[in-house]
Amino acid sequence: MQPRLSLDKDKLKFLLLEGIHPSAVEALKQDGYHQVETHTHAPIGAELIKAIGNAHFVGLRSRTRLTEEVLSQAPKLTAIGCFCIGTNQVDLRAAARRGIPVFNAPFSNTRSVAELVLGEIIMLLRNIPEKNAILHREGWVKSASNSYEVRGKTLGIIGYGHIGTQIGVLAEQLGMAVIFYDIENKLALGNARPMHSLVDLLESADVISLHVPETSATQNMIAAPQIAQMRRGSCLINASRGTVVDIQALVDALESHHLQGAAVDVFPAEPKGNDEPFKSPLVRFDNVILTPHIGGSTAEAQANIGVEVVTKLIRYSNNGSTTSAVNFPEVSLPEHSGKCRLLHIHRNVPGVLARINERFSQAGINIAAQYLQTSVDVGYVVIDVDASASEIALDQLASIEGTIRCRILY
Ligand SMILES: NC(=O)C1=CN([C@@H]2O[C@H](COP(=O)(O)OP(=O)(O)OC[C@H]3O[C@@H](n4cnc5c(N)ncnc54)[C@H](O)[C@@H]3O)[C@@H](O)[C@H]2O)C=CC1
Ligand SMILES: O=C(O)CCC(=O)C(=O)O
Repeated sequence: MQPRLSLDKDKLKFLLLEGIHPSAVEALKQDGYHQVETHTHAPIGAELIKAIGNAHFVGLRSRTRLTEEVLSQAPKLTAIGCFCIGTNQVDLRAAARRGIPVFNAPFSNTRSVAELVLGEIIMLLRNIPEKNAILHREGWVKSASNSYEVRGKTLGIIGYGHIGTQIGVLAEQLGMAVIFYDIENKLALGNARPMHSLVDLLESADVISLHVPETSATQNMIAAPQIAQMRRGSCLINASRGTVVDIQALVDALESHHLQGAAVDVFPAEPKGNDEPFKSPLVRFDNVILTPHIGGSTAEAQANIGVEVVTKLIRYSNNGSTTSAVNFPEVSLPEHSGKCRLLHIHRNVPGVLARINERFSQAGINIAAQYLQTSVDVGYVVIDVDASASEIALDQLASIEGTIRCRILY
């Protein structure tokens, strides 16, 4: 019999949701994983529970909510792949406590978002959305009013991470002055200038673009008081998360013409698939660019994300590596040819490693290699042993107090 490198691949089910790019399925098949179920939409409720109930790996984008309740009904779930940047749709801590690492694609769609925002800055400052809408209704208003060059204007970026910095660099190429606000101390690229407070940024920019993650601190971070601090006639762009902007406050500011326009790609409530209607009080404003959460939806980004995230899931499945997991101790492991690899995930309490080593020593199991990493809630130990000792070793591991789960790679 050939030595097996991983659990029987034919028994492992991958569930890929929300129209993940076919490059993901292709990469899985090339590695010998053929049990792949795909859906184009984001299932909810009973449909989600049914689909995830017998899945070993699940892939999703920004819409599917993996709450503690959903995770509790996914007993076989081994790892989660977010085929996007944001991971707010998954209860990361609940996943970690169940021994489930979560992976994402931290920068495969960064450039796509940055390019969209750059285009929107030009469109908004030229008042193109409104002009475009008038022509679609067979009107004709040839006028330079409310139409400005971007050169010399100030772009304010809130959240100066991967996307924010890319946009800053690109905007400077157009002659814009760039200022930014971030809760972390960040290296300013080009001539960008950090602002000491959000208020400083709000008061100083002609266009403000949001690039923060969804957290409790960013919930409604742009509401009526913040919009009031923005310059009259300025524009707001949100391609981060729908919860970051208070939509009613934005509506009020557009109605009062305090803002010249806005571009919104993300919404507090989004349709779960392309066959569901989109409802928002913003639809009646000609001066608002509305896009269906496609900041990262380019052919290039999606194809790259498909391969990137699946590669992380495959590596975890085949070899136990958790490099770049967002909720889990990170371990980058060498191959284990000639040995049998055991993965032990436990509650991060004192003494687990000592107990493992004691048990192995008493059972006469020789440890060929051992790796340990911990995070707040979870400890992750990887142990390579001779194949002949693997079943005994697995039994020993499984009975250790604090064990969340253990797995064997052949
Ligand atoms: N519309 C779309 O299709 C896409 C949306 N996104 C969203 O964009 C967000 C940002 O993406 P990246 O730039 O890659 O993330 P990142 O993690 O590289 O940057 C986020 C930045 O925001 C800062 N930040 C966090 N909380 C803050 C706060 N309260 N105030 C000010 N700054 C704060 C962080 O320190 C960090 O520098 C993602 O979390 C995701 O939600 C990402 C990709 C596509
Ligand atoms: O492409 C998607 O489905 C979501 C993109 C996004 O919001 C992200 O990458 O965080």
